[in-house]
Amino acid sequence: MTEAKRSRLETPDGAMFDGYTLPYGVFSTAREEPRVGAAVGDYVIDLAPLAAVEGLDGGHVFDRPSLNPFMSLGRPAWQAVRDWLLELVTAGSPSELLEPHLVPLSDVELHMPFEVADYVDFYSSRSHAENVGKIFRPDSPSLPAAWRHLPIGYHGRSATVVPSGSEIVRPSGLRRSGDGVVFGPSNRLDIEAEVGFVVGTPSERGHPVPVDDFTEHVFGVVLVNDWSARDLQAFEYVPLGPFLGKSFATSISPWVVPLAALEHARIEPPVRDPEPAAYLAEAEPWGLDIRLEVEWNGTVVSQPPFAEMYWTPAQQLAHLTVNGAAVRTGELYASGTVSGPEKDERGSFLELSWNGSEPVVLDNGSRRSFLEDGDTVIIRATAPGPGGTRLKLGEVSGSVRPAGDSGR
Ligand SMILES: O=C(O)/C=C/C(=O)CC(=O)CC(=O)O
Ligand SMILES: [Ca+2]
Ligand SMILES: [Mg+2]
Repeated sequence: MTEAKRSRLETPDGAMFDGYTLPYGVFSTAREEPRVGAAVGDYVIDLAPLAAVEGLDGGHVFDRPSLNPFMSLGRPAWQAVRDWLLELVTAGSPSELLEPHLVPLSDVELHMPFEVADYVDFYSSRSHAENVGKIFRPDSPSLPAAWRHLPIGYHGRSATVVPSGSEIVRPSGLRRSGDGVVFGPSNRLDIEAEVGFVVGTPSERGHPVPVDDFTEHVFGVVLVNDWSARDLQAFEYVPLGPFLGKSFATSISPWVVPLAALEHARIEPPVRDPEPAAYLAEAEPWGLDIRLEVEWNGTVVSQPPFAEMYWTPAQQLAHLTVNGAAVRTGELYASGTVSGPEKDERGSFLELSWNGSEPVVLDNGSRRSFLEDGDTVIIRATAPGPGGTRLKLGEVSGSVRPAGDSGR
């Protein structure tokens, strides 16, 4: 990989994106319908008209309200478009070409970037699994028996994956209260800071995706907040797993960072013991040095390290399909809550407040264990880029509305 040339566009420190990440999203303006764009600096590149002017092969896929048609074209097409864009935004290109197609980010509305075909959530942070094990199952071993043999996960709900900025209505349901069971608004509403992987190229039923074919299938990465109602979850989920306690909302960042932009973030994952089964053995492992940050009402409360994840996204995809299950364009699979071994690296408030026994103190002096109505959470992330730079991977935010408030 050649070092990125210096971006010709202004990408000041405060800018949303540099000229290398080049994430894709779906945007609209007051005058025009939702369509695909790429972000650079504080601008969106309106790809459909630019591709038309340039006579780019397959450019019609950008004139759509979803990334799915582009993502279904496969890796050679993703790479060709990325190379074309990198060339356009770096020094040496005639600016007359690009400039008519730059729309200020402040003038656009961002939408769901892709249609979510299926949603899977893994559980691949050892610190997270051990913490929640200690909190919820103090009398059992902190790691489940299968945990070090395979990436444990569950199938979630694609219909309620929502874009950043969507308000989160506090869910209601049944939970334990004293010796009884009551129906009402959750009073243990929580977040989970995760990284999501978006499938572009589908697979066929009966044909597992080999662990080293990860880059043929996965298009890119989003940041995920897997909102969780801990009281509803704790009551309902034995033995089949999360159901209503998590299916009410999962927020994702609006910009999908292409996997190719994360090349410089690759690292060895932690040592695995026992050695993984053959179908999970990667030739060149996909550990990623992504650093997350969780902000609660303006206070940064945690910096979860993705580098600590025990199972990689390549292993997760191989595992998800090893029984012959198929993936479709638009499948989203999330890493699982990212928590590191340190207290200020925990990716959920359940862990940060140790189930309410050690409240978190925010900068304004307020104390929190779980989310209160009106609270806002923003998850951001960065990753190593070319030449010692750090790439911003965007953010996912959400605010909590009272139970029963539809916001309409
Ligand atoms: O260990 C448990 O009982 C529960 C775990 C979770 O709620 C976490 C989950 O959704 C998977 C993850 O994000 O790691
Ligand atoms: Ca989760
Ligand atoms: Mg969820």
